[in-house]
Amino acid sequence: MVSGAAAAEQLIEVEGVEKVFSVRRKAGRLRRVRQEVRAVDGLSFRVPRGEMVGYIGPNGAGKSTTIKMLTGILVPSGGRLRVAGIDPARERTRLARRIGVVFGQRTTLWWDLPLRDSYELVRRMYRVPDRTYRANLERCVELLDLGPLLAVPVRQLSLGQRMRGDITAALLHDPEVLYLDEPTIGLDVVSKARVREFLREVNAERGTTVLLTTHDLTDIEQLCRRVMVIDHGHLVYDGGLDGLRAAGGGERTLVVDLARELPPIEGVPGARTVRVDGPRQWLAFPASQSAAPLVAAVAARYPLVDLSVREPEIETLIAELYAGGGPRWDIGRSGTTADDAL
Ligand SMILES: Nc1ncnc2c1ncn2[C@@H]1O[C@H](COP(=O)(O)OP(=O)(O)OP(=O)(O)O)[C@@H](O)[C@H]1O
Repeated sequence: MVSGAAAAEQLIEVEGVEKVFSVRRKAGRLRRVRQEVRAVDGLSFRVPRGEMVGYIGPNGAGKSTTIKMLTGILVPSGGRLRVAGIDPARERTRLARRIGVVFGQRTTLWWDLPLRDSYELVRRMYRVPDRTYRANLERCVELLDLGPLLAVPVRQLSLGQRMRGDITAALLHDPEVLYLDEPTIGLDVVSKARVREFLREVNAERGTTVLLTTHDLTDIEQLCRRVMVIDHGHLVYDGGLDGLRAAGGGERTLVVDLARELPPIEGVPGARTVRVDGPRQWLAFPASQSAAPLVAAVAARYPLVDLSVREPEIETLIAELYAGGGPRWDIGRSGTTADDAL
């Protein structure tokens, strides 16, 4: 991760971006009416060079539409977009040399060709200098254990192998920005771990800026210091995972081991006992509150042997958020930066 002065350079800039689709919907037996779908609605965020950001949201929230606008495939209906200083819709080809894209659900490789030949085509398409190509391919082959697969046609690869192949193809031309759309979808635990480890390495070694869309929150927890949550086309959260926990109003749990079995602990201000199992008891308290006074209150009146504090599950918070957890989630449409929230 790049820090200090370099971090100030904003590689992705999205300001008040909108995307409206015009669709024809059935209205009655024969009649069709035109309707507007606001897929992205006043979206604003910035991503500094070298950052790895999670971009999550429920189905239909506008994630893919955002990525398509950032690659230049779709033209925004309003607002301003810049990636590495380039307007994607105006200079799509020039931008293509600076970005890499991986879609978990489909491959960009040639189905009938061995991986090696696909890479050769990528090299020619992007006119990658020989030395860069060889160095990048070697590094990816080593880190992703692709050596034995280079001669295998893409159609014969497993999903995990194909994904490793796709990620390599996206990195051969040294992109500054990598968009990953569900890179671990359908992968087994070992393949997921390998892909995540690889992405961490790439981000650390090359300072590649990564925008990661996923439904697997473990990807986010293991890779991203910052997460942006989009719903109905605009950001409802932008910040660190810790901030998400606090903003979610979720509860933390104080788990205490007492010297012996006792009735549920009572009279601890701000906490309530939610479970008792033998000498162990669980007390829920607001995530925004410090655990220290609770511990002191329990220790003063009960024979305390051990304790731990559990953070709310990120899945629970996100589910709450997607279900329309209320206005406390809404940070407005300008978004905060990761540094504000961390
Ligand atoms: N080409 C299109 N024409 C009309 N409507 C579209 C088009 N593409 C997307 N939409 C609509 O825009 C909204 C946002 O879709 P988008 O694919 O960006 O969501 P998403 O967050 O990527 O969802 P998912 O997690 O399911 O992939 C949805 O209501 C979708 O139906």
